Amino acid sequence: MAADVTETVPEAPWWGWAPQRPDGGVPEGIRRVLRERFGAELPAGTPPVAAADAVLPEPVLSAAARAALAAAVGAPEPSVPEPGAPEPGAPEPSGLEPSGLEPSGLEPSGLEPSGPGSSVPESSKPAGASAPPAGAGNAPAPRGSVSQRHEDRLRHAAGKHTPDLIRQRAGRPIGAPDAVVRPASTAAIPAVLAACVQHRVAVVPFGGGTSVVGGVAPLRGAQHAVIALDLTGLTALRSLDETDRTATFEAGIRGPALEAALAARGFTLGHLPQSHQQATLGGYAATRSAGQASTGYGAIADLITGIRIETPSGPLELGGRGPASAAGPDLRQLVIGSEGTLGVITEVTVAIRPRPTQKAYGSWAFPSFAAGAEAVRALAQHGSPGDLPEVCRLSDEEETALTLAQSAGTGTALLRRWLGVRGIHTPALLLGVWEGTDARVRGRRGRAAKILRRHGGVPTTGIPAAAWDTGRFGAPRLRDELLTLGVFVDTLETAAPWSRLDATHRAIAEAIRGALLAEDPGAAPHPATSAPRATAVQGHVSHVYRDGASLYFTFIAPAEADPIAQYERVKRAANAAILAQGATITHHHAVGTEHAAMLGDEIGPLGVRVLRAVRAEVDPTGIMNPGKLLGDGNA
Ligand SMILES: Cc1cc2nc3c(=O)[nH]c(=O)nc-3n(C[C@H](O)[C@H](O)[C@H](O)COP(=O)(O)OP(=O)(O)OC[C@H]3O[C@@H](n4cnc5c(N)ncnc54)[C@H](O)[C@@H]3O)c2cc1C
Repeated sequence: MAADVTETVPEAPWWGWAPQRPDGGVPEGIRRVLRERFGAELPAGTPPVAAADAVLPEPVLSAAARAALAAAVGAPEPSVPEPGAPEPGAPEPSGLEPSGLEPSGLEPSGLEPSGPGSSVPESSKPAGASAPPAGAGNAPAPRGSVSQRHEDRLRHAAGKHTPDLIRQRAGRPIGAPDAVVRPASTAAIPAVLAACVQHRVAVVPFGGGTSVVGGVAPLRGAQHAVIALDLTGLTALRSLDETDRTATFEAGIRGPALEAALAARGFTLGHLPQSHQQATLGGYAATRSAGQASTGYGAIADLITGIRIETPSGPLELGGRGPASAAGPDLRQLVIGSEGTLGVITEVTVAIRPRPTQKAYGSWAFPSFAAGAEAVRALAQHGSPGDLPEVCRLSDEEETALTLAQSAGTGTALLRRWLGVRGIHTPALLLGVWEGTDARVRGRRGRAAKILRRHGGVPTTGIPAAAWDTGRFGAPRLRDELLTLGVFVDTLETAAPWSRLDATHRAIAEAIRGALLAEDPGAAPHPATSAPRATAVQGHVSHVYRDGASLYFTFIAPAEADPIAQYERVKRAANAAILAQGATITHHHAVGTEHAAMLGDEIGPLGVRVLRAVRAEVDPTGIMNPGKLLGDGNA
């Protein structure tokens, strides 16, 4: 059965994606593959430390700033216990020194903690390091609050990138916001920003916190303090117009609640990133996100018809006057992808479609990734409208091998034999999901099948695509469990034109593999795939365009003693390959701190200056999400 896109899930734990399962949660098929690859039983893992043992820097927020923020959100002041916070009447901090969040420790290139409270062992906790106050409890603070509770700050200390999780699980995040502010309504946001300008407090807009590029890192830049502005209380469906097929939501609504609100009226947005169960609409917009079905529905930039952003200089309300406009450049596109650096997105209007009631699945095997990519290109360029499936996913040889290896069933054995007879020994598998409201979806699949077969595709039934649809949101939880087992796993992504897609795919996979093996250069190749045994570097295409496609890589290896260094080694090598190939630094994960140093390579020095000039206009004092996108904090 297909995954239910309206299914709500528990809020992510501060150290991962989902609460741990008592059984460990790693299916036997995956354990077997890991054993085969890494040649040994997996070691017993390290579970996350208790929240109380996580060491955070002392919060720094003047009493005056706290009072102004409390007034802005209508909270009694102080709204929750505030361990270690400055006493009311304490002088305004005069510089950067008092905070535990020294910018030097928070640079993208050197993310190791450097401030007080950064070390793990209990014995080395600094005097006065914040700990949960007795009786404070773990329930999130209510809307309309300013919280300095230990667990609240811990929950807002990082996103969900593997290095974030490794640090969080060890109880040593790179920093923490000085307070978590939860507005009760969008109307409170201008006052929050005004208070932050007045008291020189940096603002990190915080949606689902699923950033994998450091987008919610609690950086202060040149401000005195930093708050996480938690927007997940702002969830209203403001309007739905069935004639125009648009809906306006507050920006903090998460994916499942948004789909449930639309489903109640017979519609869908169809924007389903793998992070859908935790991420918010505002986060999608701020990161220029793309969903798993973006080939059919379009990415979020294609789906947004109107957007409202509160900037420190005032509101901008963009779009919505007509289906298109020639009134100058489209400023919506400046806000989409602005990553919180221009202001807080408060409302988003999106194009909606009738909820699909019919699905058709199909899978085809190709002799190689390159052959499969050629077939998908033909479908995109020569097919009729609708031939391309909503979900179009082409796995490379390695990803296909690892997927098939997880199933020891007779079905898989038969499939291998069926493909072997047809000369396909290292298959690359293409999965397609066609969605719609009537039987035409099967006609679309039929037309696509003809094109794919003409390009060498061997049909392998709809079962693999249907199985993917069932488990499509499972991987983030699995990552938690693998980290606990001592397995390092992370992902990265890019996009390239068709003419360079295969070469880019090979160059990046080789770069990742080489970096992973740098500590183990003698590792023997895997007999089935010729990939080195001690790693798994798998890739796929999941977003298809007329002129090219995305490339997404997952890399897996036994965790080294210093997994952050392991990650940085791989990321450096992959980035160099991406730049050498002339591919984009990010297709949908965004820039954050992680890719900020590469932005100039992509848009040029003048492009960077243009973005800075825009930011200087809407945020002259530099409070909005310092260090992200442009990477320079406050220039
Ligand atoms: C397991 C996993 C799978 C993922 N899969 C995908 C995928 O398939 N496709 C994809 O595109 N991405 C994916 N991502 C990345 C991430 O989920 C997206 O970037 C998502 O859009 C972030 O939404 P969020 O609400 O969690 O934003 P957050 O992580 O809270 O914030 C992301 C950035 O946006 C800013 N921001 C958030 N809300 C606002 C707002 N209202 N106004 C202004 N700025 C704001 C933040 O300051 C930050 O810079 C994945 C992440 C994980 C961990």
